[in-house]
Amino acid sequence: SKRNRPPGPPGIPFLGNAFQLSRNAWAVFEQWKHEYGPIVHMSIAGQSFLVLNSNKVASDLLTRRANKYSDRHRSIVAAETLTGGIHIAFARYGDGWRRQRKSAHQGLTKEIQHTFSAVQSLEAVLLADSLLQDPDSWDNHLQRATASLIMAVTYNLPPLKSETDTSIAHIRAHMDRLAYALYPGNFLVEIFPWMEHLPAFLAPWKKEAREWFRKDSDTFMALYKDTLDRMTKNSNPSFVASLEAQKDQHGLNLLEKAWLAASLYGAGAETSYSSLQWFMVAMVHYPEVQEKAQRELDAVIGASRMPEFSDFENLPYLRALVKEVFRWRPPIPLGLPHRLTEDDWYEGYFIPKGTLCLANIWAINRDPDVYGPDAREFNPDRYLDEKGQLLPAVLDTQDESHSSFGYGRRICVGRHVANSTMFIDLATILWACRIRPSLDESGNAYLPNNEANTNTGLTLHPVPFKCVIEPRYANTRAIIDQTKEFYLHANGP
Ligand code: HEM
Repeated sequence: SKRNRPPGPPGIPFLGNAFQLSRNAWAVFEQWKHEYGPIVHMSIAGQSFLVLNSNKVASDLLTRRANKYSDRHRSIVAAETLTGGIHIAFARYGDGWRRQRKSAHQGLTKEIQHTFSAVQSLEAVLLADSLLQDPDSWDNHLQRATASLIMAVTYNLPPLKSETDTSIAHIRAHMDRLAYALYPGNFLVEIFPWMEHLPAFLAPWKKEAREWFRKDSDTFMALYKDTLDRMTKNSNPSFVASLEAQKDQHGLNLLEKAWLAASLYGAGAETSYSSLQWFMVAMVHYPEVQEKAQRELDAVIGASRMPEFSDFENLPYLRALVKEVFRWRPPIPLGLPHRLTEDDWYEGYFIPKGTLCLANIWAINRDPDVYGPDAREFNPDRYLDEKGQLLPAVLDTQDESHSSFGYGRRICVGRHVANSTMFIDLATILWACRIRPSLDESGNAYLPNNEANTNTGLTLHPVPFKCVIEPRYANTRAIIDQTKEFYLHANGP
């Protein structure tokens, strides 16, 4: 009965309006926590939604009852047509998704992740190099580096020349189409599914989306086959190589494997780019954090070499800094919706089958009950004990201490790659560069608004801003050159 539903605001008639309530829906939902509590129900155009505003309710439902809360919503244009139902992130909970997930999991485990360390180190050095050579374009360098890393990890491709490299133009255009199709309200058929049965001349999107699926499938299969060809000539690691090495490959056919590989770009490039951008925002706003991290790097590494993965254990402050970047500004503030597949009861509330559950990662990550009164501030020390060592994780989100990678069976499968890439990128940037706010005409430091964002529809990015980036040591450039040569050689042909 409606009486047993969790509390929430009155229904909102049109889906299109819903997420435009405010561009920052997650912040509005966070306010609702004070009004309605940690679990909020709303109905939009007849669709039930639950907003989960605390880690406890998100973990109780999405993780502990994952057998019922792991489906995705039906998206006719994006998930069923544009991506043919085989994009892992949007696929319905069932056998197809399960086989892709097992393969992705096996191809991106912590252990396999170590095989990517040479390419991650190379990209980190190239990034620091470009930041120092052309500091004004720092944002483009971050975007190039994150895109390049994902292409290298997935397909063992050489570093991209720029963030607009023609080799990724197609996959980026695919992402734009997907983001457009997923944006609530852009396709009426998502609100009125009967429109799916309209004849083609009244529903031109059908022909267009099917055509794009065919073209994208051709491109992704060509990328996959090209990697297979190169695998006959070298034994460099890649996600494709690890998929091929899996016994029976969980029954995935070539089309499914090609889409699985291509989906890593969509899931991993913009999210990692967003995190690096917010790191830059934090560095100009919190100079004391930057200095503390650099003191640790100086003590452990010194000026004569660049950071390496083998320094990981000795850099607890840096590791805490990585966690804090992910916590402070989650790239996907509302996660991806989890759909409930059967009726459920929770703490006396009835939750009907088909409800879409949104973990409000934004609110969960800044919950003062978990992170204390300074939860909104950027403070890596919150993860460290009095001896400066990392404390056990504060949330039951697989050791992360934040919820930015989501929950349950759908938790981000690329999180080990994301964590280790951030570790080596931040260590390398902070070792090589001093990052300062730029000065205005009167000589005052210009600090970007650290709440303002441009939301691309899928990921959260800061508004563009200027800053000053300088080398930290007299011999920084020379050491970067040496290290670059070393990793270019280590990554082979
Ligand atoms: C920068 C960091 C990243 C963040 C914050 C992030 C966050 C997320 C979130 C919130 C989800 C949805 C989880 C849920 O439904 O509860 C997700 C799913 C996913 N992520 Fe990530 N991600 C990141 C990087 C990556 C990387 C580097 C890869 C690939 C190498 C990746 C691959 C995926 C895939 C394939 C899924 C879909 C999983 C599924 O639906 O089963 N992510 N990610």
